[in-house]
Amino acid sequence: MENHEGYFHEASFTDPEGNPRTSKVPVVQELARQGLNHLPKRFIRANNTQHPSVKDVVKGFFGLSFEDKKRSVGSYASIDNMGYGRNFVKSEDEPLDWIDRLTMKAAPVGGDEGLNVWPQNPPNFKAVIEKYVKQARNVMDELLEALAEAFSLERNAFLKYFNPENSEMNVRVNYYPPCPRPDLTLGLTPHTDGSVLTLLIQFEASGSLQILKDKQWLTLLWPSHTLLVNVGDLLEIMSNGRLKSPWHRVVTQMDVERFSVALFYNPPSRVEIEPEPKPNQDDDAMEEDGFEKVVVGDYLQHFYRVSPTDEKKAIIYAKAK
Ligand SMILES: O=C(O)CCC(=O)C(=O)O
Ligand SMILES: [Fe+2]
Repeated sequence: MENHEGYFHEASFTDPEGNPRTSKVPVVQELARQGLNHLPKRFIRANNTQHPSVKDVVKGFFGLSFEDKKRSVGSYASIDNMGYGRNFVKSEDEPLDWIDRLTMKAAPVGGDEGLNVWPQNPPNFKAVIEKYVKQARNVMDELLEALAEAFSLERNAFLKYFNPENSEMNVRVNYYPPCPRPDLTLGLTPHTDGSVLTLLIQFEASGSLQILKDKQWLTLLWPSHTLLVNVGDLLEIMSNGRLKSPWHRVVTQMDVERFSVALFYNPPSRVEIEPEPKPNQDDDAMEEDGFEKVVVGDYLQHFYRVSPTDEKKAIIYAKAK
């Protein structure tokens, strides 16, 4: 097995004496501004040479025969689309997303009991992904603290809902094959992530992920082999709207194949999150109305039940009435 320790060893936002590093500021500011940002390479050594094996196992899985991949099909009775297969199907007369995908629960341990969706091949798939997940979790924990501080909240205002045993981490590996008619279909239907934070890496190509800004789709300048952090609905709720989960989608490209790995980080599903009090009236990042308490699992059930939606709507469930 390769040594993975290198991925994240620069991801700390504090120096060895525990003092904050000024360089976390652009990341946090950008997240606050548009809900999405890539972590600069100086934070995360996630370039090609240092984590070849996540890429290798992901490409190895999608390179299997259809029959082999189908062995990882989970139960569609599970609400959160675990296993190998489709994205949300909108309606019969709309094109399906141009994507091949596999979703697994990496945490809590045993959380996917009975689903058997982890692939047997490549043989080191699970071990490699689990190690990556463990390190990614440290990055997200630090980011949650840095974000809370950036909004002058208690340092643990967001992190307090997580715990090492029961927090949830869903892993989704995506393959977007080259598409002969990118004008006719999307790689991934527009959506917000239901998570608190999502951490993404991509392989082989960039330039496909877009966010909606001022009613226009903008292609995210996200260099391959850096990490991308996305704010999910649950963080919008717990921050009481200080942070916004962006509406995003993936477009297809001709003659280009692309792979990505998304980690969705959530508190245990029984935890109730309570939005932080609203800041002063003059904070223009705040909307008129705020959010109400919500149980994580209830929100996610609602999210999957109503998705896909044609605009950002699922979160209305947690809006103050
Ligand atoms: O593949 C990507 O770049 C984005 C994937 C994504 O948005 C998701 O899986 O929720
Ligand atoms: Fe997403």
